[in-house]
Amino acid sequence: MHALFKHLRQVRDGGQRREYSRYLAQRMGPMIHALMLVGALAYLVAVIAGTLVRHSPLPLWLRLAPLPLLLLIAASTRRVRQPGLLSTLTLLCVALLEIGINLNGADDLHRQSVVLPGLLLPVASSVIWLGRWDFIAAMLLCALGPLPMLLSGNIDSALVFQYLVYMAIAIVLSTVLRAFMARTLFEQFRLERQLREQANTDGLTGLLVRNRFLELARSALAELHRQRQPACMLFVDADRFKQLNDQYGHAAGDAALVALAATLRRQTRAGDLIGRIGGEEFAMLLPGNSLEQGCRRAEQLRLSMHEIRRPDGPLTTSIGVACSQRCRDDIQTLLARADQAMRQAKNTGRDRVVCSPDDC
Ligand SMILES: Nc1nc2c(ncn2[C@@H]2O[C@H](COP(=O)(O)OP(=O)(O)OP(=O)(O)O)[C@@H](O)[C@H]2O)c(=O)[nH]1
Repeated sequence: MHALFKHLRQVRDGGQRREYSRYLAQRMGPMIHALMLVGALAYLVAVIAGTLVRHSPLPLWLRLAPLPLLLLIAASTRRVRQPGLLSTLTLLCVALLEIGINLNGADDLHRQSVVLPGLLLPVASSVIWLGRWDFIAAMLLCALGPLPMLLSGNIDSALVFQYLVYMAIAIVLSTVLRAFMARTLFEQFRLERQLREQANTDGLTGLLVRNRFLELARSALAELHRQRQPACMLFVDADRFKQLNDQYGHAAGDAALVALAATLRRQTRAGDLIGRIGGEEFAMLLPGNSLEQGCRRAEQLRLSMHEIRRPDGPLTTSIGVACSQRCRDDIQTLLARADQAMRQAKNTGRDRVVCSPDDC
């Protein structure tokens, strides 16, 4: 397969495909809107020019009939960014232009007028199709659309043959143009996604960075409050970390942080969020957990941290737990309460869990 078409195989996963479709709709929406307006205006000019140079058996109002619909569709695409709806409207626009080509070519006894507008459409619209199937449907519409006019009346078989050859060339050309456009956009989508992931993920541990964690936790907490569900925040801080760095070097400290993050990850359940809040500080949001459940999970977490071996002994952590059930705290307050509980754990000897009471 030619390199230009290879990207089509890379979007396999359904979630990524949907995300890519939404991205395409966002990016291409304004261009689709502009091209539709150009199409509608070009149609108006073609009808007026045709009226000036020859007599048509069809009344002008009938030949202009597709125009209001074309303008309506063009206007409605201005704000539409749902991929499915955008594709449907774009296909509808092409179908209307094909009807228009038939209405305006009906006066040409030799059906010559089909050649130019009929061949222009696939190439002009080649870059606006969001998906492969939209493109195939559009090309079929473009190829078959002018046939009723071509085949009605006196059929000039040489002209039909000529039309088919030119149309095949136009479709191949638009396939290459579309592949180039789709490949360029896919590369950009991939790069933007990669940059976003890098910006949201901590390079050492692979966990969410503070801002991203707080952003996701804030919306999760708001949703939990709406559903009257509890949530707990765990603030986890590695004990005597400076000592580890000072005695055994930063590499030993880094290794301990990576192991700590892996242990946190192993303890997560569906819906939990983990983030690296600071150097050796981590936070975990446990949706749906009461204070009692949150404290039990924090205790399990503290014990499983002992399995991580530092050069000077087991890794220990101080964990503060704060829950939002009665208090309905916002994310900053909940985190601050968990932090305060963690400080209390530090002050009372480290390697322990302190649960903040859920009273406001
Ligand atoms: N190796 C390594 N060390 C880090 C990283 N981020 C922060 N630190 C270190 O973590 C240490 C935190 O020290 P402190 O805040 O004094 O806390 P502590 O020594 O753990 O003492 P307590 O929290 O009171 O138990 C500092 O020495 C930081 O340099 C990192 O990414 N890698």
